Amino acid sequence: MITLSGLTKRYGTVTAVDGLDLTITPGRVTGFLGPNGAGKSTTMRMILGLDRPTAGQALVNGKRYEELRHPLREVGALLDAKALHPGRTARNHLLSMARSNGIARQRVDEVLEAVGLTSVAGRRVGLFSLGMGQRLGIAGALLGDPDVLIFDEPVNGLDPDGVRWVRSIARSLAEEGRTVFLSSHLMSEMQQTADQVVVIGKGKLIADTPVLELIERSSLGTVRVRVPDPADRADLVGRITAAGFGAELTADDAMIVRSATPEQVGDLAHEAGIRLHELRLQEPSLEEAYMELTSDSVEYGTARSANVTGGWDA
Ligand SMILES: Nc1ncnc2c1ncn2[C@@H]1O[C@H](COP(=O)(O)OP(=O)(O)OP(=O)(O)O)[C@@H](O)[C@H]1O
Repeated sequence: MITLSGLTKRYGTVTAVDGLDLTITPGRVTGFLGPNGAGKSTTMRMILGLDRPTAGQALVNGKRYEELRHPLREVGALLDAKALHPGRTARNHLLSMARSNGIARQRVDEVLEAVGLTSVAGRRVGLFSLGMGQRLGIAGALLGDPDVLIFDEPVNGLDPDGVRWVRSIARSLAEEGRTVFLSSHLMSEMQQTADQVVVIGKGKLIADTPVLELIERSSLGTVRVRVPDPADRADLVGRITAAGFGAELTADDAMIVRSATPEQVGDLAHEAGIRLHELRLQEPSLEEAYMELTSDSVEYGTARSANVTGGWDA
């Protein structure tokens, strides 16, 4: 369990993390999302005792990181997979971590096996590919068999196989009852991996909600309607527009209706005796729901997002 209360970090005049109150619970994967510069890495660094909060606190299993007797046995982290001693072999890298935390040698071989690096354990990590480096970073996080795992951008730069591997390991760690907290910019990946998402913007909490709820709550859902008869189609568009909804024709014989429910569209069609071949609610993706949620919080946006959201303060 990770508990943040009033967690705040200021760098001079920049408030990187601004009064975060949050509990990250065991048994599920919690995704950590937010635009660039939102404060995700700073939050993770404070949980891991690498940055000192300006105010508030971050606790792992009820204790500050500095108070943990054997930190690696309570919390494992993957922060920067490239921050490795290039001249060391993978096995020696893990052995030195194990030694400093009173962890048995045999565990090193177990985690090498778990991440699929046994055959290259004697190779220098300076020669490792990005994917191998990420696997080694995850092996280091697993070394102390901790209850809490923190992965900052674990799939960054990985190929689809590597991404799938990280997903399956995150899911199985959560299924074992561990707390898994991971950040990623890959929304489609997050949608498949996380149960819960925490969204921050400009250091502040924007949402802490189950992934499915975030998607369902979004106002971006659309209704797809297929009308076989062209005259009926034009008629229905008129009726939908008159009722105050937005309708857009697609390349096939369908239309996409915004801000209406399938029931409302079905009733409008029924009143006019219009035959439908399809009437379906299309949920937005996590990415669309996320973009809607954070449109006011992006530090560096594009002109397009400025138009869509009606302006943001950069
Ligand atoms: N050591 C530092 N000194 C000064 N400012 C910092 C420092 N570390 C982070 N910041 C600032 O704090 C804010 C939050 O940065 P942080 O790296 O935590 O964001 P992030 O959400 O992890 O971003 P990204 O998604 O781009 O990795 C940014 O405005 C950043 O410039």
